[in-house]
Amino acid sequence: MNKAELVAQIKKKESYLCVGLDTDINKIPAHLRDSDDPIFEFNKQIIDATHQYCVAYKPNIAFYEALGTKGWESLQRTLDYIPKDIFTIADAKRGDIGNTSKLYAKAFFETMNFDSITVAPYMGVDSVTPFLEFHDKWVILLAHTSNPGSHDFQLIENGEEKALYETVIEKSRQWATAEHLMFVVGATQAERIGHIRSLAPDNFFLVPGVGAQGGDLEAVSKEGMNNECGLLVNSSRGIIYAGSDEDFARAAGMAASNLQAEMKGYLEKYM
Ligand SMILES: O=C(O)c1cc(=O)[nH]c(=O)n1[C@@H]1O[C@H](COP(=O)(O)O)[C@@H](O)[C@H]1O
Repeated sequence: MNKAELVAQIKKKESYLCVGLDTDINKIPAHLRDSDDPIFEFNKQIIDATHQYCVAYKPNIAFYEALGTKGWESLQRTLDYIPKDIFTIADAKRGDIGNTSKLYAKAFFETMNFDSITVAPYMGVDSVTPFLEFHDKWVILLAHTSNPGSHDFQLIENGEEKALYETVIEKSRQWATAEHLMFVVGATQAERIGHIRSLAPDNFFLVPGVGAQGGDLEAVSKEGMNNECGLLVNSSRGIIYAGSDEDFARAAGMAASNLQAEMKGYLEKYM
């Protein structure tokens, strides 16, 4: 999916919601555990209940690869089930020397056909560019993450008083246009998101950390939105575990619908 198509979906659905499919076998309702593929069964019902409210799905690969070959099969079935007009993110946080990154890119873009992948910038240009060589695919580069440890390295300043996350954004913007490059900016970093927007005016930001991690959706939307919206705001646990019994999918649908309604208001106010 290209940028114009993504923006069109955001406008059509009045939503910039990304539903995180962080499906934990130990957290899914008991009645699903005896089915052939409990992870897929759970995801299928979550997708059925939420697809009208979101523009992206982000399976976090850890939850699938932890289950071995069966987990990879559940992931592929999930990906195949996601409606084609919804943007897909492989949250894999990859990045390695060039020839290895090339095969990570092939795994997620060709073998699995995701639209995008999260990539760690630490190893530099040759670890990121192999992902950028795929037509109509996206790199979502970790810039300023949502977790407490984000302060350990990302805020370290170089000689020019630039924090590492600022250097990551400025440098990587020379490697690709905003048609292929997004940045991860944690919702818990709301006080810096306006500044980050000034560094990357036309790039989309993937913003995880609302819901379970306590990020403020209005602050993120107010400071981070550009005239194309420019945001995909992710919630995983807050949606998929909104309920825990046989009614789980309806509860997830309601949680997604509430976020979409809030987002509609912010699109009207801040875009
Ligand atoms: O790349 C990510 O998606 C990501 C980056 C980040 O800075 N913080 C962050 O929480 N994430 C992911 O976003 C999801 C957040 O999940 P919840 O806190 O349950 O909404 C998880 O899959 C995390 O791995």
